[in-house]
Amino acid sequence: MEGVDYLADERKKAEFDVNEMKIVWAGSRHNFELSDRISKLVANDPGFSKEGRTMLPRKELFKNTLRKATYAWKRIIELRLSEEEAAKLRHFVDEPAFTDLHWGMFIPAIKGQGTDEQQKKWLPLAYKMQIIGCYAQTELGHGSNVQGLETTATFDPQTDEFVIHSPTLTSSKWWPGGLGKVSTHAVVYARLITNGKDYGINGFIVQLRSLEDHKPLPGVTVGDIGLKFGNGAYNTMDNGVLRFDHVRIPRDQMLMRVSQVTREGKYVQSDVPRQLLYGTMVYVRQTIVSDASNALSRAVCIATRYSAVRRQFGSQNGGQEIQVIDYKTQQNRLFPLLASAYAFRFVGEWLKWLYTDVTQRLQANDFSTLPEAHACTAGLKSLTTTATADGIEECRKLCGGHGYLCSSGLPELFAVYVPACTYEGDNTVLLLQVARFLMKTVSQLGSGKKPVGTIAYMGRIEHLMQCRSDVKQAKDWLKPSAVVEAFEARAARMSVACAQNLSKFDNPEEGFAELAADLAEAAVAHCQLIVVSKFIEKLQQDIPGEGVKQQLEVLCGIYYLFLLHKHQGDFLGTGYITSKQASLANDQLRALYSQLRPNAISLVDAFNYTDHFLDSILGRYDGNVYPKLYEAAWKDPLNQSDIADGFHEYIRPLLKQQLRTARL
Ligand SMILES: CCC/C=C/C(=O)SCCNC(=O)CCNC(=O)[C@H](O)C(C)(C)COP(=O)([O-])OP(=O)([O-])OC[C@H]1O[C@@H](n2cnc3c(N)ncnc32)[C@H](O)[C@@H]1OP(=O)([O-])[O-]
Ligand SMILES: Cc1cc2nc3c(=O)[nH]c(=O)nc-3n(C[C@H](O)[C@H](O)[C@H](O)COP(=O)(O)OP(=O)(O)OC[C@H]3O[C@@H](n4cnc5c(N)ncnc54)[C@H](O)[C@@H]3O)c2cc1C
Repeated sequence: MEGVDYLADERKKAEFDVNEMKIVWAGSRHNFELSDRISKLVANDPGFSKEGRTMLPRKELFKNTLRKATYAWKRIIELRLSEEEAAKLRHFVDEPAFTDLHWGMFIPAIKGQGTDEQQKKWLPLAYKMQIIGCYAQTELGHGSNVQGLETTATFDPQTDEFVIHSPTLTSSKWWPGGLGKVSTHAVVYARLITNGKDYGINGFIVQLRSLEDHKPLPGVTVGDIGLKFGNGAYNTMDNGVLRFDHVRIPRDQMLMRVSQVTREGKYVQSDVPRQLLYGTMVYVRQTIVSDASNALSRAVCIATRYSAVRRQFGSQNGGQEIQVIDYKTQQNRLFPLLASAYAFRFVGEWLKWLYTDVTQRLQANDFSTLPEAHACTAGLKSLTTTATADGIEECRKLCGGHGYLCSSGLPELFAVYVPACTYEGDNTVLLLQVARFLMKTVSQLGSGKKPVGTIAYMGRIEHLMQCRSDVKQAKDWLKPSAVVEAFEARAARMSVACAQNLSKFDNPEEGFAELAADLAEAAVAHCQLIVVSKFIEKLQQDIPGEGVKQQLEVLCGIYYLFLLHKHQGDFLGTGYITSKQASLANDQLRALYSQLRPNAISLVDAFNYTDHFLDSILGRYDGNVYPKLYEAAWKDPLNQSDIADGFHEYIRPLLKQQLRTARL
């Protein structure tokens, strides 16, 4: 029945002010109002319909994405949307497109690595989309190892140009989004060679296609790399392949903020660190952490609503069966994911602050916080994307069989999301970067250099190496100080153990390679400590709204106690807690599940997702799942006729043959 809210009883159970929680989730009243307005604008515009998207063949799918992206741009201009509003609109259109890379990487690369003059020349064109750009770094042969890239940019002093060339098959650019079929320009990363010397990787702005007829320019070979994982999903994106055959660009198209080449061909390194060449990746990794909370909250919203609608077993005296959300096993799988969505939201907010802070410092030539910013963005990108990808798949399983239908929204969400574990840095490679930072910090302890920021706890290493948990009863695990110390002691002890093992090797690099798995685990422990600490810090702020803070405390408790339970081996093995204390943590976790249960639906309502954005029958706001699933099945192209195409060629002869055999 239309208009009935099947989840109304669940909503009545809420013990907190959902509207106030919506503001906490959005980050501010301004953000809430912005998201609310733009998401409804997109949902109510038929031009942004998602109908039938997963059924389209690649060519049509891609053309449809081009149509939507162009229509979005038209609406942005017509409605005179600000940059912030336009970004929200693209977010709620919810379809990976070339525009993601144009706005998300091409423009930030020019902003971060171009001189003022270069920015003045290129940014206005890019802002008006008079040129469309992508970020061409990865090659067929190398992605993680950026220093191993092979494309060359050789300076020709006679003509004052760089010659961009792909010397081998493996030097072909491979993967850049927006490159395959759309981009007119790219920021290309290539080895800078001048006066016969190789100065390593630098960025260059290279035009790829004609602005008139869109044909590849002479010397440029470019195309799409082919179909990717899942139906629809990331196939709306034209990830591309690109080869250069001695393509010439003017010298001033080398991005020259970090280093320059003079008219005479002299290489000049400015006083900014070379690592700023990697700045665009740091920026994007930071945005990926916030995106993780978007994707996970979406999956959790679907799984939570459906778990309240779905009933199995336990009917007594003809009464209703049990809602699957009431099974403790369902809660133990679902509620930590709900808590993680909130945890990633808050750590994402904090990381955005950290990134803004480091950017301001860099402008003032203060590079001191860059290593920490790199470690935090790399580590948290790795941690949150791994947990989110696994979490979306868990949500699919939490929805039983129906979760496997595309109409649940979960298969497509998963297929679009999983490459986040790989792009912007493979998650293991990034954890090893964090481990390097940790080992460096441990090796400097006692040198007089005081660890600060997220690594400040290492300054209390003597205490953290010998302290023991003083938890005596389950509710002691609700004390923030008890929890933070537990996570600090575990992280510090794992790092120190790695450092001690490393010191047994004559060659530190050999040691690092041999101990890489332990080092990655130490990095995870450090990153989990950051997420837990930032959640606890959030709770120390003034949070208005009846019951809102209490719900967040429950979520925070579930987040850290679930981690403590999952990684019990670390906490016990490093000797900080006893098995009795581990068991008390588990008792407290179960108690928190019971406290969360009546609020579960309202906690996912606080995400404020429209049905258009969720695009899931199982996650519908009104919970009207079964009639809509039934209705959707009949829309499948296979159901356009009672008799299947192919019946006469294949099924009928088979049946006839069986009839003949039966008669024999
Ligand atoms: C929407 C989807 C779009 C997707 C787009 C993409 O995927 S685009 C493609 C995305 N592609 C990828 O993400 C590729 C992933 N690969 C990489 O980012 C790099 O190759 C690497 C970091 C793994 C190694 O780097 P390396 O070979 O240069 O060697 P090294 O380890 O020896 O480090 C040397 C020093 O630099 C430091 N440092 C390093 N990075 C940063 C940084 N960002 N900032 C600041 N600092 C940084 C590091 O800590 C060390 O400091 P120390 O100890 O000397 O004080
Ligand atoms: C959907 C998608 C979009 C992308 N968009 C872009 C884009 O717009 N622009 C762009 O330039 N690139 C893009 N990329 C490329 C992406 O950044 C790389 O694929 C990524 O950095 C991983 O590098 P790789 O493919 O070389 O993996 P590899 O490094 O080859 O990884 C293979 C395996 O080796 C392991 N491994 C590698 N090195 C080490 C090590 N040192 N220690 C331990 N284990 C190691 C990894 O953990 C992994 O398990 C995109 C990729 C995808 C999937």
